[in-house]
Amino acid sequence: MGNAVTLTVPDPAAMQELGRTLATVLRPGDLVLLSGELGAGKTTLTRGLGEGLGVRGAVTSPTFVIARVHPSLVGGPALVHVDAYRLGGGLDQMEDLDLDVSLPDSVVVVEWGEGKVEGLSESRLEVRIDRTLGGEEELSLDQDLDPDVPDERRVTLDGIGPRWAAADLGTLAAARA
Ligand SMILES: Nc1ncnc2c1ncn2[C@@H]1O[C@H](COP(=O)(O)OP(=O)(O)OP(=O)(O)O)[C@@H](O)[C@H]1O
Ligand SMILES: [Mg+2]
Repeated sequence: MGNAVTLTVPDPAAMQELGRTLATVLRPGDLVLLSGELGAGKTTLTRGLGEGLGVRGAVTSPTFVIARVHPSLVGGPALVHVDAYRLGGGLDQMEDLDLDVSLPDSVVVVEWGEGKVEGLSESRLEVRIDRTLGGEEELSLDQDLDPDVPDERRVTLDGIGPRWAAADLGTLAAARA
């Protein structure tokens, strides 16, 4: 804590762009935990991360698999994209996934991983995505019915542990502007 920064993300393109920017600070062995309700934009952000890291394959919602490995096309870390939504047990099951990749050599991004995968690493970047509703009544019918109608998100980045102690996430957020 003490390291958290919050930014406003107006639309899906900006969310993807934030992912590309975040990718510039990620290193092999990093763990990124994404939280936020269904349709918050976790996968959209991860898509940008994948682009920024220069990995193979489009990042999509891993509906039928718990984890997908995207190898690097540029000699960097692979992206391991995990959807822990149906992962009941947590860490043990994660190890049971028997991914054909070395986690310390990869960037591991986990959706719905809170309380499940923190033990994978002593440090983690927590990314919390919230829909910003001024009040229930401000949610238009369009937005309510169509998830693709852009509406603002608030994204909080919080680096936990020694890896992020000296990281300046504020600068990162500013670089985006
Ligand atoms: N400001 C915004 N940022 C991100 N996504 C937005 C924004 N406004 C609207 N959207 C829409 O919200 C949806 C986000 O879907 P996405 O799959 O990224 O969410 P998710 O958090 O991964 O959901 P799930 O929990 O189901 O995996 C997309 O349809 C996207 O177009
Ligand atoms: Mg998702």
